[in-house]
Order: sequence, then structure tokens, then C-alpha cells
Amino acid sequence: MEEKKWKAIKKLPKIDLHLHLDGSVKPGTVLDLAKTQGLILPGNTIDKIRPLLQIDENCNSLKEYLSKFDLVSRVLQTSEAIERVAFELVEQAYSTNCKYIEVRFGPQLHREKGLTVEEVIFSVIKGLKKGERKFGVGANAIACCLRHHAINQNIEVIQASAQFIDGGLAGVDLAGDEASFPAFLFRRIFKFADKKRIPITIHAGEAAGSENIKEAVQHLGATRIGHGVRLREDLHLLDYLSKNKIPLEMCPISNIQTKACSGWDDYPIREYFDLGLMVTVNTDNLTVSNTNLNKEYAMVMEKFNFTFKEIYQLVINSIDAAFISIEEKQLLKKQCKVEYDLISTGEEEVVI
Ligand SMILES: O=c1[nH]cnc2c1ncn2[C@@H]1O[C@H](CO)[C@@H](O)[C@H]1O
Ligand SMILES: [Zn+2]
Repeated sequence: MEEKKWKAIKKLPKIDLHLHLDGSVKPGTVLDLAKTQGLILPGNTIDKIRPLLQIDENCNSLKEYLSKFDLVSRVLQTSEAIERVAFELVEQAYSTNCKYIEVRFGPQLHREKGLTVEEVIFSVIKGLKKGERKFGVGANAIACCLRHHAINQNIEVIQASAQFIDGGLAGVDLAGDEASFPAFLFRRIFKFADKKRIPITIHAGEAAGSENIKEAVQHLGATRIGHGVRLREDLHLLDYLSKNKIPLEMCPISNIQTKACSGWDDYPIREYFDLGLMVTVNTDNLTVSNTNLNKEYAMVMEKFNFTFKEIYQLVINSIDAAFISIEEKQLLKKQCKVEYDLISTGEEEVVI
């Protein structure tokens, strides 16, 4: 990419709405945590541990991608560790000039040493808020139900989440192996979340077809869709999402790695944007996908010829899609506009 454009992308104020905590732990922190916890990992240098946490170009499916979360999970079983990685995630966001993040995690995945669901959520929020204060990056949590977990485990997540709503938790999600567990299996769980008035986003149309997106918006109460790459399989549904401004949290680099489509040439982000869908750009997992928000935006600009003005529209879409109040959105928009005006003429061109 041209140096001038890359500089502009780095300076662009950005938002990340789809970012997993466990998939974004720095390799050095994994080593550090293992050392303090007295755990022996299959590698004791960053060079040895990084490939065990990161997907390579041979990844063939979401299922394979998800296997990269096993190792990191071993060090994320204490309140201190969880709080630390949440704090560091805000710091990582700050380093790419990201102004607001929503961080998702599966509370049930951090209970091997006896933490309660509430304690896990509390630790994540504590770390995020500490980071928010230090780096000036807004940060809220999203609790994930897992597709392979029992109903009562997922109900527990919703129940606990309800206690933290407006106290640092912005919503709930459904994550995990989409190909093996279709969305309709989770109606009861998300009816319950809806009843508790918790905002809902659902991973759908990533490793399975558009029927999961339909189910998510029609029956699970989703007001946002995680990925939604396969929405184009159902044009009627596409029209519905477009008319109702239901945002897609697209994660380009991860979507290519998990084979949500056959490759960059086949990635529908430009098509969706032009059709008026509320497209947003996100990272998914900083470590597993070896990505950051600058890389994601640069990729979109380069591969799909987005002008700088269109790129900024993607940022505005993210603010509109965020699970925050109208006042908070207005504040973020003001903050972003000031920085955007410094790097753009307002036309297609970029000025630095
Ligand atoms: O792209 C994805 N699709 C579906 N599930 C995912 C993705 N990335 C991560 N997770 C799952 O969400 C859990 C909580 O963060 C992770 O442990 C992983 O299993
Ligand atoms: Zn995800």
C-alpha cells in the first residue's frame, strides 16, 4: 500500500465491535502468565509459542480455527489473569487509534479453577475499565454463550449478564462451531436474554448458510450479526437487513482464514456496502488471526477500492451499530470527526 494511504489509515480514528478476548492475548503475556501460575506450556519463548496461538495459511475451516483457543485458555483461569488481558486489550486498541471497543468472551470458558460466571464477567469489566481510564479508549464487554455448551450453562451466562448490563456489559452473543450447531437450537436462551432486555448479537453466516442469519434476526432477537458473510445466499433477507439497518460485524482477515468464502476475490464486502447494508469492519482475534484494525482497514481499502470517504463511513457505521447510548454515540462521532478532518479534504483524496 502507498505510504500516504497507510499513514492515513493509521491516523484514522476507528472502532472495533467484534473482538474476542481469548483470541487476542499477546504471546508474551501467555508466557508471563504461565510462569506466574507455575504452568508448563509446550514452548517457553515467544517464537515457539506464537505459532501455537496463531492460525496459518493452511486453515480450512472455522472448526480448525477454533482449535487455536485451547492453549491460551489454560492461563485464563484466574481473576488476575483475566483482568490483565482485558486491560492489555484496551492498550492494543489504543495503539491502532481505536476509540471504542466491545470485547467478547465466554464466561464459562474461564471456570476451570472455580471462578463463578459473575466473577469472570466482573474481572473482564474491571480490566476494561482500568484500560478505559488509562488510555481514553471506551471499552465494554459482550458475554458469549457457546454453541457446544449445555442449555443451563448458557442460561447461566444470560442470567449473570443481566446483572452487569449498563455496568460495563453491553450485550450477549452466541459463538463457537456454527457448522455443527444451527442457530435454531438456541431460541430459549435468547428469548430469555430478550426478556431481560440485553442487546443481542449472533455469530451467523460464517461457517454455515444464510438460514442462521434469518433465524438470528427473526427468532433470536439479534440486532447485529457477527460476520454475515453468507447473507448473499438469500437476497430477500439481504434486503430486509438493509432496510432495517441491521449491522454486519465483518472481520475480513478472519473470514478469509476460516474459509467463510473462497478468497479475497469472492469476499462480498464491497457488494454489501454498495447495496446499502450497514457494514462494519472488525478484527475478531488479534493473535489467532495475526491482525489489527489498521491491517483490516488497509485490506478493505486496497482490495476493494474503498475511497477514504467510504472508509470513514464504515467507522460511522460502527458508531451507529455500537451497543451504547445515543449520547455516547454523538460524543464518539464528534471525537472521530475532529481527527478525520485533520487527515482528509472531505473529498476522495487524503491529505496529511
Ligand atoms: O469467528 C469466530 N466464530 C465463532 N466463534 C468464535 C470466533 N472467534 C472466536 N470464537 C469463539 O468464541 C470464544 C469466546 O471468545 C472463543 O473461545 C472461541 O471459541
Ligand atoms: Zn467472532
